[in-house]
Amino acid sequence: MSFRNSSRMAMKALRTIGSRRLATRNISVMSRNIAASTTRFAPRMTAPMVQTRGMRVMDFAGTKENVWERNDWPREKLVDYFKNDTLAIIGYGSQGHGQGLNARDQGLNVVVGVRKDGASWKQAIEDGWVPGKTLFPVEEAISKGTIIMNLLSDAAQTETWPKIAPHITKGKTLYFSHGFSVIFKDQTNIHPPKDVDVILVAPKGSGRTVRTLFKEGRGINSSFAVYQDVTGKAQEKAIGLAVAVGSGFIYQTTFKKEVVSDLVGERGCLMGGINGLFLAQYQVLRERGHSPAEAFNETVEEATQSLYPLIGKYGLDYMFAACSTTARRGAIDWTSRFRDANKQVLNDLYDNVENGNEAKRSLAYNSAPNYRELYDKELEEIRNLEIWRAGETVRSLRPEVNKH
Ligand SMILES: NC(=O)C1=CN([C@@H]2O[C@H](COP(=O)(O)OP(=O)(O)OC[C@H]3O[C@@H](n4cnc5c(N)ncnc54)[C@H](OP(=O)(O)O)[C@@H]3O)[C@@H](O)[C@H]2O)C=CC1
Ligand SMILES: CC(=O)[C@](C)(O)C(=O)O
Ligand SMILES: [Mg+2]
Ligand SMILES: [Mg+2]
Repeated sequence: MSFRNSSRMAMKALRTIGSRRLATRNISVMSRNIAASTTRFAPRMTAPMVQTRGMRVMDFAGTKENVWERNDWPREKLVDYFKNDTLAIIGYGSQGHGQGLNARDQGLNVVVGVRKDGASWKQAIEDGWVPGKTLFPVEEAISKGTIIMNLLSDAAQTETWPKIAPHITKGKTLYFSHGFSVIFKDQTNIHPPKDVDVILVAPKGSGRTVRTLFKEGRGINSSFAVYQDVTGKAQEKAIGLAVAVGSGFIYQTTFKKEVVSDLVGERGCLMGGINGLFLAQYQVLRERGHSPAEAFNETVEEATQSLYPLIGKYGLDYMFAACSTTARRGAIDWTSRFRDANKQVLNDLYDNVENGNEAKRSLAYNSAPNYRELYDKELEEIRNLEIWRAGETVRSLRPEVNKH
């Protein structure tokens, strides 16, 4: 039985059951069935079209794409492939820590480069990097590395490039986790030297998750891209590095496509868009007389704690199947209104990303000497909004928190 069929059958089963309790019980049976059928039929559902060494051509809903997987890079192969390399992680923030620790745990030679005695320097020491051995000021780390992994914030990459560039000498590899610096070079002034491989591995998630998923034996999905290949090995190196930093499956992109999709995604569904939708719904409920507890539960808590995890696990149709017939009818009916309204905003957003406006704004804001204070102030305003203050109370009432 395919997943779709089992899901449809489960929905049908649910429809015939009147009581909420029975329905709930049935959902857990459904979840087990789906899990079982997914496992049992996994090879057919995810059948590779072509199997070449280390690469699979997968059918993504009718479009064929190449993918690479961690399974093809057992640890011995990884260590052997990079045995003559030293990975120099430059910057030890969200991505620097996640990627650096994962590569170190897999047995690769890794050094970290950050400015001495800053917040990152201290954090690196706490994480076991040793000054003078595996932890150095930026330029020294670059001189020790063969693969220079620029994980400074995008604004800091622009600011530090004039000092960094002379150390990126022939034979080294320049690695980014974003297409930003290179694609918006008219603004960043980052012109990679012509005699080095330039590659990108972009984990599609926060650096914190890059680390936690790896520790759980799972993996973040990442994209990779090659901007400049002088050795003929740039692609293979990028894929190996993607595995080294903790990726599970890896898909191919270009620097341009990565940066555009990433900036759209984070401003849209992943962060900005969802923040806007949460706020809009919360405000309407409050303006129309609903209490904060009700407005927050119906907007954020139920989404993050109950419904969205179901989408993550088995897809949207599974989440719909787990909800009432009333909810399903309305949700399907209202989808097109939301889609159409949001498509206009998203097209506007895409234009502003593509024409460099968003990069310009981000560089100007994040290069200001007081950008951390400005950001803290904005975040404080968000934190103080009624919706998030109400959320704090709601979270404090979760039984696992409220143990007295
Ligand atoms: N955050 C994420 O999860 C993701 C990020 N990326 C990309 O990864 C890259 C790294 O981003 P992220 O991990 O968020 O970076 P962070 O903002 O978390 O880290 C910034 C690092 O840069 C250092 N830094 C900042 N300013 C300077 C400066 N002027 N001189 C020297 N060092 C400086 C900081 O050191 P100090 O403590 O000394 O200030 C810190 O180590 C970016 O290209 C980003 O777009 C890609 C996917 C997801
Ligand atoms: C986490 C991630 O991939 C983002 C949202 O694009 C980012 O932090 O830049
Ligand atoms: Mg991003
Ligand atoms: Mg991203």
